[in-house]
Amino acid sequence: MDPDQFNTMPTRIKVALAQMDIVWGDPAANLAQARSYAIDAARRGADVIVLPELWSTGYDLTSAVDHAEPLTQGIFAETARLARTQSIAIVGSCLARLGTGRIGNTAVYIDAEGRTRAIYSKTHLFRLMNEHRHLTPGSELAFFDTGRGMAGLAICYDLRFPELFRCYALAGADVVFLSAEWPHPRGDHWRTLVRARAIENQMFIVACNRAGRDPDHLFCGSSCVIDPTGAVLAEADEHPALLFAELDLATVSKTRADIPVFADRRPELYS
Ligand SMILES: NC(=O)CCC(=O)C(=O)O
Repeated sequence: MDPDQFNTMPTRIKVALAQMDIVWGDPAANLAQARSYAIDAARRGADVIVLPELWSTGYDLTSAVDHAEPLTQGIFAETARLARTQSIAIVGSCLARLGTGRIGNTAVYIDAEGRTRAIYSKTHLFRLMNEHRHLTPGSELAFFDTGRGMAGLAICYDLRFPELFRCYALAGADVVFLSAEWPHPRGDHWRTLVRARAIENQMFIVACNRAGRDPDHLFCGSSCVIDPTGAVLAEADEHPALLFAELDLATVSKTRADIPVFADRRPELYS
């Protein structure tokens, strides 16, 4: 693919990452936290705020049936209201009632007018945290126009599946927003894989993990923003934090022109 095809309207996006310490099984408390992070992020000029995976409940999956809500109601409607009132796009995953007994770990990207632009249910369920017992995997990817650049959505364990990120890159994504609850002792995997996905696909990865602990895990934080060359634009430690970075989307086409990975692919050999 011609690298110039990737980005016809280079622009900038200011992102905020809310590395929350999620309160186990308490959507009201977590919504209050998310609200205060979003108000702060909007006040400081962010265009979009990224929240962690399952930010409203944590991994309280034995109560998934009680927590899950339809995509137009409950926590999703509250998030849309927050986006609209603060004029900031919001992305992050919650438990979603997808119909006929199906519950998804579902990320939504809601724009600054409160409209849902993209929906992505985690496609690779993580057995080590029992997702396969309670959730239904998604069956489609989410590639969409943020209004500033093209984006894809991914969730946590998806990081271990380079094919997903390559699909987004081939579709023309400038950035992938990834929400996570990634625990110790695999912090090195997290940092390495986020950077690898950015370098190999020459795109931005905006990766928001959680802080704190739940009954079974201590989370490693280290939310970060990586640019298409692999440069770390922002990185948190393990503590709760609101992190900022500005993405200059022109870096995507420049990086792809400098090292023409996409022109040099040999897809006829890969299947
Ligand atoms: N919530 C998750 O998907 C965790 C993934 C994880 O910890 C991993 O090592 O992969």
